[in-house]
Amino acid sequence: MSGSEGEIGSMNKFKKICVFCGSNSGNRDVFGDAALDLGNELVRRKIDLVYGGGSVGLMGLISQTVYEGGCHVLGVIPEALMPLEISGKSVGEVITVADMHERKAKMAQESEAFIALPGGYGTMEETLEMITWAQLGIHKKPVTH
Ligand SMILES: C/C(=C\CNc1ncnc2c1ncn2[C@@H]1O[C@H](COP(=O)(O)O)[C@@H](O)[C@H]1O)CO
Repeated sequence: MSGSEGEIGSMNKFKKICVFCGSNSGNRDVFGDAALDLGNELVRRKIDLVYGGGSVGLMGLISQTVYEGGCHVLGVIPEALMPLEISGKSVGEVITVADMHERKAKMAQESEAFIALPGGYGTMEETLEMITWAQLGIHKKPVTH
């Protein structure tokens, strides 16, 4: 990936970070722990969260952590995915978009850097797209994990 520990270390310069992560919690506690740790770190540094808008899995964990810590949470979700990825109440501001492409474009536009947490194919796809957009010069924002 195009990120590094150095970029994480200088995370203070960012006000809004987009986090890509699983719509499931995975089968090991370490995945949930990573979402909680990053959520708490964003709160400690007063950094707002941009994410996929789901209330399930690691997406639900990190969004709740950041929201309850008092930072702004922006979720971006295609309307068709809402029944699948929102169960119960989601937190913060939720923007609905037409499709996956618009979702990624909006998440990219709204954030200053990208962090990938554990996840499945969706997380990999989103993260790789941000890396390839950086490679093509579409944005100049760091992508790390
Ligand atoms: C379906 C399309 C493109 C390719 N697929 C995806 N593109 C972007 N985001 C996706 C895709 N498939 C799933 N996602 C989302 O990733 C999040 C995490 O999913 P995971 O599999 O649990 O890691 C989740 O919000 C998915 O909606 C059409 O262009």
